[in-house]
Amino acid sequence: MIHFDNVSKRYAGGHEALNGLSFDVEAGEMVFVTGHSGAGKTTLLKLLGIIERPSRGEIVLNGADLGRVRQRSIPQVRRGIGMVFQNHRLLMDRCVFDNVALPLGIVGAGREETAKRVRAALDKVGLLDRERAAPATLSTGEQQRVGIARALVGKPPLIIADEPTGNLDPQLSVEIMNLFAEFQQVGTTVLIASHDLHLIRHMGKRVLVLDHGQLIDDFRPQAA
Ligand SMILES: Nc1ncnc2c1ncn2[C@@H]1O[C@H](COP(=O)(O)OP(=O)(O)OP(=O)(O)O)[C@@H](O)[C@H]1O
Repeated sequence: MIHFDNVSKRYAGGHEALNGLSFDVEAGEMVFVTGHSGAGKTTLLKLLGIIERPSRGEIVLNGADLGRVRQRSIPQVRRGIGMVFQNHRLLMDRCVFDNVALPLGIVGAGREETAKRVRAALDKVGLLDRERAAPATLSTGEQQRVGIARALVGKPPLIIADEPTGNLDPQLSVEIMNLFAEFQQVGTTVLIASHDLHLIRHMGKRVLVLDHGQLIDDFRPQAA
């Protein structure tokens, strides 16, 4: 599903954020990416979403060589990826339903189909009864779950999440991670950047450890 071959990323200004990164992720795996602040976790996810381009090396996603994807084909690649960010970037002047429906509007889904899929996504994150609420009236955790519903509404084969539990209390963090694990159980590939080692250990999934842009470990802890 994901193939990184000797990938490096040097930002303008000369900083090498990733250095010679090679790894593979199989379809249906759930993998954590961890490491110190500035280790390159976000950069790795941005390369997958073609938000940034690699300086060297090859990235293949679902058979597509991301280095060769033309600018105009980027939206098509992104449709296959559900992206979750820590600052969930919800539209505050639109209700929960509209926020989750956003990606479907882009692909031109009909009204009935949209309503069905939005409600299914909200149901998964336990927010079906809040569809008409304004995001500002929701708690941080609920807003985070709206962001997750929006990422999965298009049923993408891959979900990438950058610190999805940052700013959440430990119990809510576990709930959010369990939600991602449920997506994996139905076949979705999940890649999560997190520095919460305690939570990562608890989940018992594969872990990639970055240190100054290099992959220094790739292991699977025993679930706690
Ligand atoms: N747009 C950019 N231009 C220049 N340097 C950047 C840019 N984005 C990130 N960097 C640098 O690249 C390095 C890796 O950053 P990245 O955000 O990938 O790390 P991270 O592991 O996600 O860190 P954190 O846990 O703090 O979010 C950092 O040193 C950062 O300062």
